[in-house]
Amino acid sequence: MTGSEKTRVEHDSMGEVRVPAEAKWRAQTQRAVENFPISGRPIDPALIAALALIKGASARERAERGDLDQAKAEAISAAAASVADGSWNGEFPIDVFQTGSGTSSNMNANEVIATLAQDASGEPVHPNDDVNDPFSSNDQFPAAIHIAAVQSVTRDLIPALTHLAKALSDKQVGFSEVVKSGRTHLMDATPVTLGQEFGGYAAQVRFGVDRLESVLPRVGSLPLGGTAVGTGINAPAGLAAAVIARLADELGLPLTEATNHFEAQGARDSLVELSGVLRTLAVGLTKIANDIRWMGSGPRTGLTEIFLPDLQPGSSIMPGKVNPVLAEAVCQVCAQVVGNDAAVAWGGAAGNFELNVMLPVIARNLLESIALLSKVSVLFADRCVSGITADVDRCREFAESSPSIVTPLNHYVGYDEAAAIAKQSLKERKTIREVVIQRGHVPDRISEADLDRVLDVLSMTRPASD
Ligand SMILES: O=C(O)C[C@H](O)C(=O)O
Repeated sequence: MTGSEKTRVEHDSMGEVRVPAEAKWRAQTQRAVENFPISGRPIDPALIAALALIKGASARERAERGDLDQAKAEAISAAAASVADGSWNGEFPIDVFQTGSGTSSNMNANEVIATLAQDASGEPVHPNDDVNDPFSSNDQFPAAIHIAAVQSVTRDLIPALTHLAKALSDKQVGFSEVVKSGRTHLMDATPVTLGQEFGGYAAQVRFGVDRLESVLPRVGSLPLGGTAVGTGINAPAGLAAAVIARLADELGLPLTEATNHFEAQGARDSLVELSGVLRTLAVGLTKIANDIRWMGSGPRTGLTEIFLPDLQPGSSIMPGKVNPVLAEAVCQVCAQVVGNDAAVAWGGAAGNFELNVMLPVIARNLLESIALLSKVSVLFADRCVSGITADVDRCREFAESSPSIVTPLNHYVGYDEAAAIAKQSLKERKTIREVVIQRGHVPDRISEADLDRVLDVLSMTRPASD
């Protein structure tokens, strides 16, 4: 706060605190703002929303059970809804790097919701007694991370990846007859079709969706109800399950109560698992983006098997140069996701006894990875993959000039003689066909018709249909 800023006095269990006069937050938020001016970056809005959703559903459920005054519950529920819709994100100033349980941000939510409810109802609303009770940061904050993660995976990431897989599959179909040289170890190998390559990429992305779907039930299993240490102290039986059922119903998400609350608070293994799936996706997308930019390299000295859409001038100094910028953006997102995963794994290992105390940093990295992968997958599909065209003639030329097309002749002349044919064709710049005839294998070892049949590069991509 600047010296000239208008303030008001708030209290907590440690005493008086001056907070900005207009702030909706109260004493504990202000202490945290002053204690943790570290990154300048607040917690993710999706996490703020999830915290508010828990508090709104809890107020409604407690009112129904007669544990909270109906009018107060309505005011808290309305306040929580307006926080959840993002209207008050500016009232959440606490840095990500704060108390490891997220207590500061949990109290921030309690305080802002209490103030909004109090302003609306004209009745006092207490952040702990009315908004937080009977839960703890230790069950609400991790539950909020899980809800935000399930929500962003189902609403954003899975549709984005499905869209990318479809764009890749469309190319699989469109390029099904485009024969080219395969490459292994970066060296010429037997032919493949460009469609087969894109089909492989589409399958990688679809497996990523399968992996996400298989981890979702564990991520949707919430620690809410464990309260302070997993025993559920202070919480009436069945309250957490009812609150979770409301959330699942209202949000249309697969949310359940944890079957073991000690695991659910002492460990964050399912978030580590989800982050591992994101890392797997990042590794896969890097391979795809790299293959695509290699195939598009050129225009004169590269592979130039495909053309990527021209998106923007590539160079500030080299006129006319156009670069594979979107593939580069994909690779950079993937580098960030792999880095974030390392932080999540390190954070996940920090479960001491009854609580993991690296919750805010786990949330920050996990939610960022989900958001980045969601956005870049759609951009990659729409601005790069869907506009790719092939240089069909050049692809075929590469396929026909690869010395590895000698491979089907193993059956007719043996491996050693086939190797000699391949080497001679390279040395003398002749086709494999020419060398086979020159070395006298036609018609003794193979008829001319069979030679033409086995050296057909497109049929080499479909050996099973021979
Ligand atoms: O904030 C809470 O509810 C509990 C806190 O994280 C603690 O365990 O000390």
